[in-house]
Amino acid sequence: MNVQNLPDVATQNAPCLGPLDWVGMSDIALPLVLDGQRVQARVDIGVSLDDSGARGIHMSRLYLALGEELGGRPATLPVLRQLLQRCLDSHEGLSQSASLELRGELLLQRPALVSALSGYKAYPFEIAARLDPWGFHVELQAQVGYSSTCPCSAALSRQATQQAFARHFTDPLASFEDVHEWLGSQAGMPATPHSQRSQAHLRVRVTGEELPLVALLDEAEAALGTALQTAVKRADEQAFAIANGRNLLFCEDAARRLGHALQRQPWAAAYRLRVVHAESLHAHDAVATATWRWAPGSQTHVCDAPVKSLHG
Ligand SMILES: Nc1nc2c(ncn2[C@@H]2O[C@H](COP(=O)(O)OP(=O)(O)OP(=O)(O)O)[C@@H](O)[C@H]2O)c(=O)[nH]1
Repeated sequence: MNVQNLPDVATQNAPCLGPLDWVGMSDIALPLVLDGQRVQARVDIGVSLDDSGARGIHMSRLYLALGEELGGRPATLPVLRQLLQRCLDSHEGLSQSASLELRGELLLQRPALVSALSGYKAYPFEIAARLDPWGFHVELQAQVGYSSTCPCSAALSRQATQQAFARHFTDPLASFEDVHEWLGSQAGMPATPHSQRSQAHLRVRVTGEELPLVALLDEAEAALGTALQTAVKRADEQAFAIANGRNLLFCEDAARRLGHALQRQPWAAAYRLRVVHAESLHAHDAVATATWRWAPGSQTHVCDAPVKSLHG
């Protein structure tokens, strides 16, 4: 049958009028390339339906644009912008804004702390991009897992060691060998500080050409100092214990470290972060959140607009 003979409901008048904020497709499977790696992503893509009387958008145009512009290709900011521009061009007169969300997991090979081993870690990420009359906006989200050792518990544990030492060594002239041996025994560490597997949830509005997902993950792990490990031998485990001892972290410390690290990045225009320490002392979590240049209630993400003038 000739395509001209097919009824096209989308071009008909809507039986019930009104503009719609977003119309599109959700959970489209799409391979793409991020930081040189192939990633299986899921995508939501859509446009606003600003023409109150139009029955529907043209979903096939968005679907085809997505595959042709982004499928199997490096996801850079210019590519995302071009894709969204194509969505708007194909909905001229109907839509003023186009947006997409990409979700997936990036697998990164991470070396052990000491040994020559390595393994893979999965980092969940989300990319949100939007093109509207106010500009082009891109937001990157990622999660980083790390270990947090409680500084309060560490101080109390050190005090317990001092008290045990004072009880054990009543002779002020105790020998180096005796003290050394005692420190290496279980009695020499009567208390251990509690630590917990923790999560940093990072949302960053990004500028520039590239999507700095690996840079974001690397900066966050470096700032925290106690990223979750992959392959671990005893030498690596001891190095991890030392790293935890050197990086005692309340949730407040973790949030501030991450904030300071992100503010130094040329690609970070604004951020919102949340750290969650799944306490082993309590049955509840310790949580800290922080924002920087993040307009309250804003859902969009500044990319090429002047950040300072919009967000102060
Ligand atoms: N707008 C809209 N389309 C839907 C929906 N659910 C499924 N579709 C289908 O999406 C398909 C593609 O729509 P269009 O892009 O308008 O397809 P088309 O008319 O062949 O393409 P164009 O000629 O480019 O407009 C149609 O077969 C619709 O039935 C929906 O809820 N809304």
